[in-house]
Amino acid sequence: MAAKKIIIDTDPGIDDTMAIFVALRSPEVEVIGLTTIYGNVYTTLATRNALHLLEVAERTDIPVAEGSHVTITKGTKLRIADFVHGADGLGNQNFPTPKGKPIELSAASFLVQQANLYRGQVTVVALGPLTNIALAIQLDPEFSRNIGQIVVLGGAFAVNGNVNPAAEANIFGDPDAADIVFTSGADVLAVGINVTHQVIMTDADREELASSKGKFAQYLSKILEVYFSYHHDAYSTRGVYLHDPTALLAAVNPSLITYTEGVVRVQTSGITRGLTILYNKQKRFEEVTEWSNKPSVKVAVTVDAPTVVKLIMERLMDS
Ligand SMILES: O=c1[nH]cnc2c1ncn2[C@@H]1O[C@H](CO)[C@@H](O)[C@H]1O
Repeated sequence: MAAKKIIIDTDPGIDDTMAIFVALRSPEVEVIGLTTIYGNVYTTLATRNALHLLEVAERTDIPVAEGSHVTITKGTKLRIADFVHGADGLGNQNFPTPKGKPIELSAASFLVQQANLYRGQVTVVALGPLTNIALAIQLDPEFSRNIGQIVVLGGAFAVNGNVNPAAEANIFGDPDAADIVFTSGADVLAVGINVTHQVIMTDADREELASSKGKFAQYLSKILEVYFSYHHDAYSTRGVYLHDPTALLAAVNPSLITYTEGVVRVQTSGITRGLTILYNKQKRFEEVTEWSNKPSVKVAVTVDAPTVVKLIMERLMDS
């Protein structure tokens, strides 16, 4: 079977780095581009890091399209999670400036172009706030039909968020964009932290990475220091959550997760800004609600965590 074409929309980011490297070692998929967004770092740095990571991987044939610097409502007060990933987004390692440049097209235009070129065949794996995807939907009314699937790492379905008790970081980053994507009619699969918090890399796993000869394993075992110490402080755990690579593997191999279907709306204001609420369709409400007559999406419910961790480890060490 031909490899599935994927575009990774990313804000690298330590777990983004893992996801990108795992994708490059997954024969089931062909990475046809990276698009960048703010989140873990500002967009300019996300672009620089994306170019740098492709140079590390010796895959500078893959285009990088720079994404939005502001939210879908033109908001410039962004929440940047440098306290999770380090000031450079990559564990404060002082990496050299990449030689490469992003392509001329914006992320949204690139997404529209590729969805058009390969109708129904492109999967977008969205690892940051959903601004670029919402912009693509606004740019081209056909985008939600042309795109194959949008796998969203985001949301906290019936669990606490990681920004505050209501909101998960990627949805909180641009709740208006997230609501546009969830109600767009595209084939959307949301992998929330209710699922990714089950997928943990332990200290022992990290030591295994460090002792492996794999290029990606070596690179990661260094940058993971900051990510581990953040988790230790914030969650009092000795492991880290593998958010981004889990979402990536859900796109690579859907049988690693189970999901339910329903309508997802996003709270865009107030103290619960960024909250994702799934209507599971078990009750027919008397009144018309904000969930009525909206298209359904898929929301991941369970994950085969041991297999996901095993695949991530194998693919990072085999490099
Ligand atoms: O505590 C946190 N605050 C903000 N962002 C976080 C935190 N933990 C992880 N991430 C980042 O946000 C996504 C998952 O929500 C992941 O991409 C992760 O890198």
